[in-house]
Amino acid sequence: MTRYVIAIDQGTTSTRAIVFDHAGEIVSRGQLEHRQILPQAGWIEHDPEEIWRNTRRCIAEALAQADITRLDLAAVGITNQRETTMVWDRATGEPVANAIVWQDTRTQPMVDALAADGGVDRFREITGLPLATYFSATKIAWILDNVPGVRERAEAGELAFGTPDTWVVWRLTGGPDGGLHVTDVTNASRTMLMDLDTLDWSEEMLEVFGIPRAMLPEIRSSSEVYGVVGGQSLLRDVPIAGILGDQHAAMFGQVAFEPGESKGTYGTGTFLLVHTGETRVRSEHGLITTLAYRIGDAPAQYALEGSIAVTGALVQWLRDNLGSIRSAEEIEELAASVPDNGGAYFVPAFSGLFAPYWRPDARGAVVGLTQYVTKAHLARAVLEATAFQTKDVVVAGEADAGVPMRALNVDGGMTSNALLMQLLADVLQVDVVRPVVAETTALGAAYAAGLAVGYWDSLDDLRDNWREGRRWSPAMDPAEAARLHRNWLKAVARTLDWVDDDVR
Ligand SMILES: Nc1ncnc2c1ncn2[C@@H]1O[C@H](COP(=O)(O)OP(=O)(O)O)[C@@H](O)[C@H]1O
Ligand SMILES: O=P(O)(O)OC[C@H](O)CO
Repeated sequence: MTRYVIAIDQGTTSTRAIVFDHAGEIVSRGQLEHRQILPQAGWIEHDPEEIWRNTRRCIAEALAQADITRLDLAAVGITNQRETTMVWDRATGEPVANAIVWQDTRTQPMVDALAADGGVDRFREITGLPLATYFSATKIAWILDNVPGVRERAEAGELAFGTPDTWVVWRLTGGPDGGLHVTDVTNASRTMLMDLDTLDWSEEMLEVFGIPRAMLPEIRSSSEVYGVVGGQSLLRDVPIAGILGDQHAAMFGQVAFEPGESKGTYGTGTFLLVHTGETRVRSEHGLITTLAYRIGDAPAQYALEGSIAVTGALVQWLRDNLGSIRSAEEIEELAASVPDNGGAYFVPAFSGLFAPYWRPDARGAVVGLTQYVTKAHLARAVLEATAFQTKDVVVAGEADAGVPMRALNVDGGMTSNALLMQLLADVLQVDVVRPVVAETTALGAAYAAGLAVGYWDSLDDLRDNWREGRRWSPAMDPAEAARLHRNWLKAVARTLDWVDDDVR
């Protein structure tokens, strides 16, 4: 009797393997951080081999903790940091370069050159995305242009491209010995190479970026049996049956299956998604059109997304670069030691600003400093930055939808910070609701995999598993919330137009 489903969540800061039971509850987990490689300002890399090693160790840890084997598992689901770009040799399995991470801005000159000829929205109709360094296309092109000999090998079909889902699945299914080279529609929708209507690679986009089709994976649905784990893996013969980009997986785990349902995931960055059903809605206010999920042959479901690059990463920065706190958790106590931000606002435009601004020329700024401001005020400003950035995206989404948001379902590492959740409810002036299982990303991947093998019967089955854990209601006077947000917008304005020919 197979009693569980395992999900692998390959995230920006860490990799997790989590075993879930039929009620959607966590049975056991393994988790390991990997190195953030920062060769120069604006460059962020990961080592694909380290990620694969960590994946195997997390699987071993999760199985050992639960005292189970592969025979207890009905399926494995994969979810991942999106857009992060890896290219490897199909014959040897060796990466030709480190992974270029989604936050990396080295391809800005390429983006500028393309935008000069038609603007940043010139490919929105096909891909749903603005031209930005964020997506995979320019990262692949950079590797093809800058790593010696790689373009010829890619054209000859010797190299494979993948986001981390593709890399992990290829490795799990045998790597050089017949590994499956696949991705799902949600991950493919973040490459800037997929046509949102046909759900296939767009010839036009491949030509624009000069990318050989031979290196691309096959695009499949988010929930189907792709194959089984091979080789010597501890998961040998377990079907791989779900793949979703992490933000789409979080939406699936929050059981946001109906148009209008939404979620916000608070990790390294923050990503709000609202389900738009079978309709692909074009945002007029800076949101991205993306896939929500596709289950087998059923019609694809779409979503609008507000992507914020830096939220939890700013807490890490305070810890690692300034040393103001020793752990991410410590920020709560420090920020709670003062009643307000003391007039300071922190705009973490470390890699420009993503939604709804899409301003690569912005750089981070702390404004409103006086002699009165302490590190506690700054800690509070760091947390408030997450709330204000969310507000900006919510304002854009409300303008697109024409209706106000009623509540926000949240998940992710930052949601363990109760002060932040209260600030969020105050700034947004709506209830903020966290489910019992806050590991919604892994849960969503487990759900997609379990559905495909009949471990769960239907979406209704999954809905029944969702349980409210904690709710925060607005406690701040709406006029005060509006005043703080107005000041935030002034702070944002001061970060723009920073990068120019003198400042890179
Ligand atoms: N108590 C906390 N308060 C504020 N931020 C936190 C807290 N705990 C974790 N974080 C932040 O959350 C992020 C980790 O969340 P997680 O969901 O694991 O991220 P990811 O999936 O992006 O790797 C880190 O950036 C960390 O700084
Ligand atoms: O790994 P996370 O949770 O930071 O998510 C990263 C996003 O998928 C980037 O688009």
